Amino acid sequence: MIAEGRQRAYRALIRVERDGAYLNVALQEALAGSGLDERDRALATEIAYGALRRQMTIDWLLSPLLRRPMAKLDPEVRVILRMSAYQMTWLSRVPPYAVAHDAVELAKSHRPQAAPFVNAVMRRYAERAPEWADILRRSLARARDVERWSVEYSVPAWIIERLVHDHGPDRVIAALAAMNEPAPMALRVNRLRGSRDAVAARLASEGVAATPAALARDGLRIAGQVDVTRLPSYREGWVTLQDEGAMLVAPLLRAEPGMRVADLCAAPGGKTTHVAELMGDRGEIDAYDVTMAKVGAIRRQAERLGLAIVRPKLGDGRQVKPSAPYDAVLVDAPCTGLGVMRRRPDLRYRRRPDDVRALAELQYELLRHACEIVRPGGCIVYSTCTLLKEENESVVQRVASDPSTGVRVEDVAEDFRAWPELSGDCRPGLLLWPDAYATDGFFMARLRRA
Ligand SMILES: C[S@@+](CC[C@H](N)C(=O)[O-])C[C@H]1O[C@@H](n2cnc3c(N)ncnc32)[C@H](O)[C@@H]1O
Repeated sequence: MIAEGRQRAYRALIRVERDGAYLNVALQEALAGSGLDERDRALATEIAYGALRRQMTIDWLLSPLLRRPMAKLDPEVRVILRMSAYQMTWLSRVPPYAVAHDAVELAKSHRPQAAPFVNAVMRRYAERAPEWADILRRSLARARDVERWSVEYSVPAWIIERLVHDHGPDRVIAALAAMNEPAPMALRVNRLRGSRDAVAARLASEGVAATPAALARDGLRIAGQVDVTRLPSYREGWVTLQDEGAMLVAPLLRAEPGMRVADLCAAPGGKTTHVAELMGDRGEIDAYDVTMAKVGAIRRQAERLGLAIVRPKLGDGRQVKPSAPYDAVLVDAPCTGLGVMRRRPDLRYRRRPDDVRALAELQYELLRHACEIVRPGGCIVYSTCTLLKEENESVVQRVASDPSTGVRVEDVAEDFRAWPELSGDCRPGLLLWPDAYATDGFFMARLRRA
């Protein structure tokens, strides 16, 4: 019998490989109603995320054992080989014979004619698995740096080239290494329900150990992987699942009770609801997004958290025409997502170089429009979860250097003064590196209208 965790990981990965599904959605579907215990859920999650994070490295290690290029194999066979190679190389607690056995059984179920081939490849791979790092080092000794890093960190070369151009190799390599590790879980406390200590105590009574987060005032860290959505404290709106880096964005807006606020890119509502909590649920927040389904997601989050001031709206953030100017506007812009590779390991393979310019243009238009709908003296926060200057500093500078926008960039170093390592990196906004505090990578800047 195939271990249940591996079956579910296969189901998610084949949806990504064959149908272009997003991993987070595919895995959620594969695990839904499965009745798996926490251990099997954790195994399925680790295999599915790990195999995608290391995909380019795995393909490179497997290639000498194949007579045809990986791309020419059936998708079912590709997925089985990759997930099995991942376990043999990176999950040392799983015995290789158990992995090989399940690989063959999976092949028998999904591509029976390929079972002998899968068996032969995985048995040969098992011999190489413990030495993968040496094999890689020896074989790539003469390769260009970018080519070597691309195989080692499993990131397309064009992305590494762009990042190294912007930030230099040392900074980027540290970030790439961190983003190939599993992402820690963090929860945001809904202060309207209770203090951080009170919420941690409630979580403890539900069997979940939570400790205060390093950076975010409202954050809690959780050890291991927990299906939080099953907890009463989640269902009753005491906590929200959110990366700790993302929790730093809403406080930058300095929204106060009674203010009129707009969030121009709001779905699924993580930051909108945080702003509403910080405003004590007093005032109004217009929360825009571009598809009806996504607007529904904002509504569900606000309802779960018991927030009355959030008004989810369908609309293009570049064209919003409010009846009166806003006191504050948040632009949490769509981006290449290169700072969240840990949580979205499939993104790096989907992105194309042209995406960067197209997104930078959209980001510019959104931020420019935000300047038009904020009142004089009002503030705008611009944030992304990418590490590329073209989508971050350049967008902010392009808007701020145009006198017709009437905005200037504010120094946010003061907002981060408790963490000297961060406040040195705050011009014209904070770039939060994923390796610094084990958060996702984020950029955030504040502008103010004269
Ligand atoms: C980074 S996500 C926002 C995440 C959200 N702020 C949160 O914290 O949960 C960017 C969002 O922008 C939306 N979007 C893309 N183009 C848009 C546009 N022209 N106007 C408004 N929203 C847009 C996407 O649908 C996506 O939901």
